[in-house]
Amino acid sequence: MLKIADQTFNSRLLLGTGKYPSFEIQKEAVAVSGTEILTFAVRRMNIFEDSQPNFLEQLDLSKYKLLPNTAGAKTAEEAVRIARLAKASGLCDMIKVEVIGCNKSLLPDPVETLKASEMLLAEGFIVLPYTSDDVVLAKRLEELGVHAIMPGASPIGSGKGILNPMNLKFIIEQSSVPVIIDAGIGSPKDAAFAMELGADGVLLNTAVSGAKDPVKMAVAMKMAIEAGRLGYEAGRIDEKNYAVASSPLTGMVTS
Ligand SMILES: CC(=O)[C@@H](O)[C@H](O)COP(=O)(O)O
Repeated sequence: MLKIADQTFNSRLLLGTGKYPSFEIQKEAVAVSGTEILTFAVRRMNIFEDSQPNFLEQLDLSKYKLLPNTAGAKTAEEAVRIARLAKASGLCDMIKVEVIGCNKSLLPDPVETLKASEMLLAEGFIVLPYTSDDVVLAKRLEELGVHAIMPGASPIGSGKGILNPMNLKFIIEQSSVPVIIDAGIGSPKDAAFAMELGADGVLLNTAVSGAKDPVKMAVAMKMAIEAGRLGYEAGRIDEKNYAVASSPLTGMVTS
């Protein structure tokens, strides 16, 4: 079970809700993925525009925990304003802090992320910050009291997979709160690898919404995350730099 704050989930897959070819495909992909947590940008809620379609209306919200994110924020203050808006809508108590510091790489601003997390914790939010794979920043966030750390595998939407497994492993090993690998996952192999490293979960969007067949990819991601977790729990063999015969060498017929 994945436990975030006082809430438990059977699925370790957190799914983003952007850029699906249609609401119908999104609905089906979400259903087959087995996810219980959906993330979305608060700015897409169309709270003030009744005439615009609201993707949330397309889903049976009783089945999912909503994890709004502060995408679009460039400062801690903006992130806090967006989070308050999400809370006021009555949809959630959790917030994914996303404060982008670079338009080209879409990497998070570490200083503003730390500041926003501190402010949101003080307001009673369940805070899940999206961070880079910086080991020290992850520690500082944990010390603040955040409820999960969400380091990126690689830049959002890049599909590059896990660029720095060593850093992610350090973050996972030092962390006493859940670590959810977020962003940059390109294929089921990346998701399985994240779980094999010991991550508590994976958050992904583009790999499913941008796949040729998003519904099939959603199933593949579900299976990959389950397989990766099982592999982690089973404990993989140590790698060796030489061959070791897999059959016993004693009692052979030939001399
Ligand atoms: C909005 C959000 O939370 C996602 O964009 C997330 O960061 C996933 O990134 P990928 O699209 O690379 O999976």
